[in-house]
Amino acid sequence: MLLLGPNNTINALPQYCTPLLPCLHARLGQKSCGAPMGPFEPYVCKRGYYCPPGGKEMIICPSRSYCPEGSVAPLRCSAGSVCKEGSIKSNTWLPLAFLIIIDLALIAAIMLHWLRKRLASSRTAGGEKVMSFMNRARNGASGYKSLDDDMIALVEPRITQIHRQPTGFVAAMEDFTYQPETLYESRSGKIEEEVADTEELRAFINSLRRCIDGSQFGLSFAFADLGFHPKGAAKPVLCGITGEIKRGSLVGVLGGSGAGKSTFVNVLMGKQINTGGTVIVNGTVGKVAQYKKIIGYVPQDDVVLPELTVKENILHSARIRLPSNWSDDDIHKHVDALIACLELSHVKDSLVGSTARPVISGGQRKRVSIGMELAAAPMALFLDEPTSGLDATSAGHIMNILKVLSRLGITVVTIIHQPRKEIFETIDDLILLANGRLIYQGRESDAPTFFERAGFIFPEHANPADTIMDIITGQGRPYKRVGDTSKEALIEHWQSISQNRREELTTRPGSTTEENTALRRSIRRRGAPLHRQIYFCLSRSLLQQYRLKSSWWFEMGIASLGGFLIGLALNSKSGAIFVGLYRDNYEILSSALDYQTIPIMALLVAISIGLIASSPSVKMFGEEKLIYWREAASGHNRLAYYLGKVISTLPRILMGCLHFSTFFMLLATPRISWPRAFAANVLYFYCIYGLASICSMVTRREDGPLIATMAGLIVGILSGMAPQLSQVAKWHMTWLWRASPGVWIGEVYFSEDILPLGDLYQIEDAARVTGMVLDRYAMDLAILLVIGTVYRIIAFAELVLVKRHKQK
Ligand SMILES: Nc1ncnc2c1ncn2[C@@H]1O[C@H](COP(=O)(O)OP(=O)(O)OP(=O)(O)O)[C@@H](O)[C@H]1O
Repeated sequence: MLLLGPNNTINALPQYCTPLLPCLHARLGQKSCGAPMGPFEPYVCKRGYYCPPGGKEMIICPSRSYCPEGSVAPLRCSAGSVCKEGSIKSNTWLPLAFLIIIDLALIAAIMLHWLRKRLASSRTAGGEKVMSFMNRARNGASGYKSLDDDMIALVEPRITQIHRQPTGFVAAMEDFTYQPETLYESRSGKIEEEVADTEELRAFINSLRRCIDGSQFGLSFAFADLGFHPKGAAKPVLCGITGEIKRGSLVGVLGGSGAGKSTFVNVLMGKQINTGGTVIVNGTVGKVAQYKKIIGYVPQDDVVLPELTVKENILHSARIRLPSNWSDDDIHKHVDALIACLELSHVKDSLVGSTARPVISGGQRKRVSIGMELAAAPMALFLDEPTSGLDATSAGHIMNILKVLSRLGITVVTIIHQPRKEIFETIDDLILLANGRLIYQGRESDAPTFFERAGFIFPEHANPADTIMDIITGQGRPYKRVGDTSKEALIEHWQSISQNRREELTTRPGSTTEENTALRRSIRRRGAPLHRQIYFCLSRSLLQQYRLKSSWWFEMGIASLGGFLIGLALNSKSGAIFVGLYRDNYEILSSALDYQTIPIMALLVAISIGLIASSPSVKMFGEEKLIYWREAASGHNRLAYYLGKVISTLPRILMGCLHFSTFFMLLATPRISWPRAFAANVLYFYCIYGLASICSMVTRREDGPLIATMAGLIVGILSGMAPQLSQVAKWHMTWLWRASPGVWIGEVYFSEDILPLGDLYQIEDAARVTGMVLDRYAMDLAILLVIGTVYRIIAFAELVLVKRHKQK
């Protein structure tokens, strides 16, 4: 019996006072003054005491245990809590101690890593780099050319002195001073170095030959009457394009702005599906997409991961896309050779940075973007303005590399804007477009003759590329005194001289069966298996998180603050968050009911987790959509990317939840046990991360955080607090609430908090009134897990489905 009447005896049974005002006042006041109404009125055992069965004694709660209201025996305080005599709740400090240890260990590990890196880099910067540079100079290199704006050109250097400085070494040479990483000075002129002859390029080419045998493979493209007319558009973007791209050629696509260059390239490489005509690859009409593993595409914007270093960006691409039989050691060597060839060795361990916060220069970032494709040893490479934004020397260097690659058998198609004469002359074939139609397709060297036959005169010392660009953009009047200089006239002129082209291209014999089989075998060998791809994507994502340490700590800080504030709000309740109707015919003694505090607590928990977790999740998934699309288009496994990302969020979820739950449980002291509350909170974090990832997929990047926060709030509000679930049932809308994770975490808190009070209160009545179901903790958790997983499946489906139209 939980109720005690000190003067009750066998002859004087408990009596209830008459329901008059003074009596009720006295009874309801008992909690504060502790006196029952009248000598025969029973009352509930007070907080801080326990009343053994029989209801005759009230004993103060001993230390290391606690006694909430109506206790029949003291409850043991959990390990790590401080419980003095007369305690009414158990404040568990153990998780806080655990949390502090983990955080300190993390900080120590980060600092240790930072120190080791710093030591290593100063050694490298101060020693090896200078030494390798000096060796190169000593070995009689006629000069040293760099493509960076801030670097030097050097003539016949002679080392005169080497100083050790706090920042590393300074090597003083006759006409050159080098300070590691930061300062390059030169007092000499520039020396030209034939790029194709460099050791680095030769090393890279040798490495590439393992993948590509130019004598056997390669891709040729032919296109006949190619058209692209987007749905709803008034006129086609491409129309009647007929021509060919030979295997191992370097092709330049030129045209004014809006001429259809990007669309043409996208259609050719299968990123956009042509609405008219045919694309023929290696003489066979078919889906270009089947060649995507051996087709590289360098987008106009540098889609690279800013948190990774130059080498890490390129290495990831190589690991995913190179043939699966390459060892990691070979891949490293291949990537190092490529990096050297792109003249990025001195920055290979520098972070790439973003355009907003650059670490390496724009030209270097462009070369990283190109390197990501070249690392995969493609058989055809498409580039959208690879030289825009680069200085003349860098642009020339890139074009030289492309030329050499094409000589290996790789087909290179590049969109180019206003090329310099030297760059223009490296191109083998030209495709000139205007208004989505073809003006010329053929040898670069024949282009001036074609225009001269059309009546244009090329000025003697002018760059022919500039003249051609003027003509095809309709600005050709200065080059033709009389006659029509419009784009339309040129299009017609081209059509008149290339009438038989279509038939010739479509009837040409395709590749032999052996060639096709060999090509298919080569494609099949490409790419790491799924489990390796998941591993690479996971490691990359964890590395990114490591590099963004401030975001991690910020998130942990917000989680702690959220738990602390809600805990503080509920702290005054001292764990007394539920009052029901007394059992065993003592209902009449019941005071005002409190069925609301627990649902409010659950609501606050759900809303806080929604606010804490949604923004970081959007950041994880939303900010990288461009890189995902770039990688998916090049044959990276989409599932591997997504699983890698999802798994990499788990440490974040666990640690965020640990910070939140520790402070919340310490201050709010609900009856639910710590591990059970933690498990429910973790799964709710998991759901919110999933929900936010859906939002980041369906919204624009800038709207993602706001929409995800709103979605987190909505599912939190649907926790069954207001309106209550019983009310919702009357509207026949229970399914909507039950579809939200909020209601399941609400049920966990409600059920787990009132079940221990089942001897004292009629908890079934509380469940009926609120609409919650008691005692199904395992099922509540299982459903939270299912909802979180369904959210992820939806997000993945969305990621795959929106791929095509957003790529553009
Ligand atoms: N899917 C589409 N729906 C509607 N219009 C489109 C679509 N794709 C391209 N266009 C339109 O077709 C024209 C050619 O676009 P495209 O991007 O191919 O030109 P471009 O020559 O690459 O231009 P720029 O050099 O400025 O990048 C543009 O006017 C563009 O708005």
